Amino acid sequence: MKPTLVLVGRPNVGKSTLFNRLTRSRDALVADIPGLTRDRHYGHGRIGHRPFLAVDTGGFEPLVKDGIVHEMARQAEAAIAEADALLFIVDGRTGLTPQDKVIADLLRRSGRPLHLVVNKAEGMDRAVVGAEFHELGCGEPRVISAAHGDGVNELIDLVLEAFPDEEEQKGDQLSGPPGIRLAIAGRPNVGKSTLINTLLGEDRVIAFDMPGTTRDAIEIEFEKNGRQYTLIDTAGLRRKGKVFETIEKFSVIKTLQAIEEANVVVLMLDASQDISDQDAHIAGFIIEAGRALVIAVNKWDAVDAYRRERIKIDIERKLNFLGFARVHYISALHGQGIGGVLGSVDKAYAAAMAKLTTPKLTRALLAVVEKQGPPRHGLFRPKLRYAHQGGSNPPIIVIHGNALDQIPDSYTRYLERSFLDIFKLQGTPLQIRFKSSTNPFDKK
Ligand SMILES: Nc1nc2c(ncn2[C@@H]2O[C@H](COP(=O)(O)OP(=O)(O)OP(=O)(O)O)[C@@H](O)[C@H]2O)c(=O)[nH]1
Ligand SMILES: Nc1nc2c(ncn2[C@@H]2O[C@H](COP(=O)(O)OP(=O)(O)OP(=O)(O)O)[C@@H](O)[C@H]2O)c(=O)[nH]1
Repeated sequence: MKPTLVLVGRPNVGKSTLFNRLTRSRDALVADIPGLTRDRHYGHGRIGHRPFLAVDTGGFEPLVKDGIVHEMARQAEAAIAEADALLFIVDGRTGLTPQDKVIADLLRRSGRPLHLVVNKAEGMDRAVVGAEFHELGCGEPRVISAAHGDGVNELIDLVLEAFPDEEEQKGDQLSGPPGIRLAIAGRPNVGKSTLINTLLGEDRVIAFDMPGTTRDAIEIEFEKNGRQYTLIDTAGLRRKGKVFETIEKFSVIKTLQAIEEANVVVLMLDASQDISDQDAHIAGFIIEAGRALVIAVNKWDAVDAYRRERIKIDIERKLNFLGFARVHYISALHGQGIGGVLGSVDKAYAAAMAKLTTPKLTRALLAVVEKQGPPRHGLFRPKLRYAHQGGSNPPIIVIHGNALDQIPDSYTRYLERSFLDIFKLQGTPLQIRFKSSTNPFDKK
């Protein structure tokens, strides 16, 4: 599982600056997807080979007892409880403040792994800046400049040392239960629990693993139509007699983690409500994670023809970047449309895991370029020579050639669409990566 790093600190210490720096590499991958709105508080990061999730808790003022600031503090506390590691940010220029001490107490009591980060220290002596913060009792102060990047990679390397790296994690997944790993994501009250109970009803459950620690995701294996699935929980399911119920409130972090762990995500929307920012943000996480996707518009039984038309238009308008996913209109309550959703889950999984050979990919590439070549850039026209598969879930297509760094995003999107179309991959996004060979004539 990707570790979740939660940034905490009083206002203005540089949390957003650090968050932006940590998540920028991933932003580049998805920045140009039209219509995608980002949640500025949750993001993907990667340092070297080590991926993680980053959470910015916003200005944390634990002493305020009501109003919006209090609500933010409450959300920050939820994030703290779910963190794999806490980065407690303080301001090296302002120095130690009474509020830092209050926050330090709270963080120490959480029992989560804690790292003290002294920010804004560019051009300053690390030992001198860090010295006064020892008093907080949060371990060795790590001195950085979020704005300039000084010490940031070292800090994250150190924080991530405690977690297994990607290769070990892959090994873990292979030894896990067989079948499609499925997550059901959606904002509160869309009907996730109802769908889960409909899916898991009638004793189809093979195994229900209670987690060993609070950090482990709950996984439920079940079987339907002779196929095996593993449901990855997003909100703390508990079995009560024959039905499952959620024991926790909606948790963005749990949702993110479940999306990461899944092969295919079912995004649930509520037909009786307009598409909200929260829907769009969850959709954004799914895209960022590169997961295969099926959309289930729930409560179809409860809405009239006018609403039905309206929600279709709303999806088209606000979630148009999910155009690759099949949409099903269902009633989780009455068990209608569920078979169709699972059928699309199977297809999306097959598409996400498709094996594409180099000759087939290269033939497809050349045909696509023949139909429409990349635009000329200055003296150069990028030359696309051959393609091979660089990964799956999502399929990654690596294209080799010359001057490929000059290819505009619009052309990359054209290539993506064309490959999805040619190989009939429905339900998965696809990533294109370019590898330019160095020109042997350059050195002469
Ligand atoms: N000199 C210096 N300034 C920084 C650094 N990091 C952030 N800042 C500045 O500090 C101010 C606050 O930064 P933010 O990232 O917005 O701080 P924050 O903790 O997210 O603030 P809230 O959103 O209010 O909680 C901005 O003016 C930043 O430019 C740094 O490494 N060095
Ligand atoms: N009419 C109708 N109501 C539904 C349907 N599915 C769920 N509901 C109702 O919607 C409400 C919320 O359903 P839940 O399954 O608890 O929603 P949830 O997404 O799990 O919500 P959280 O537990 O808050 O995350 C309940 O009152 C359900 O009875 C449906 O298909 N049709």
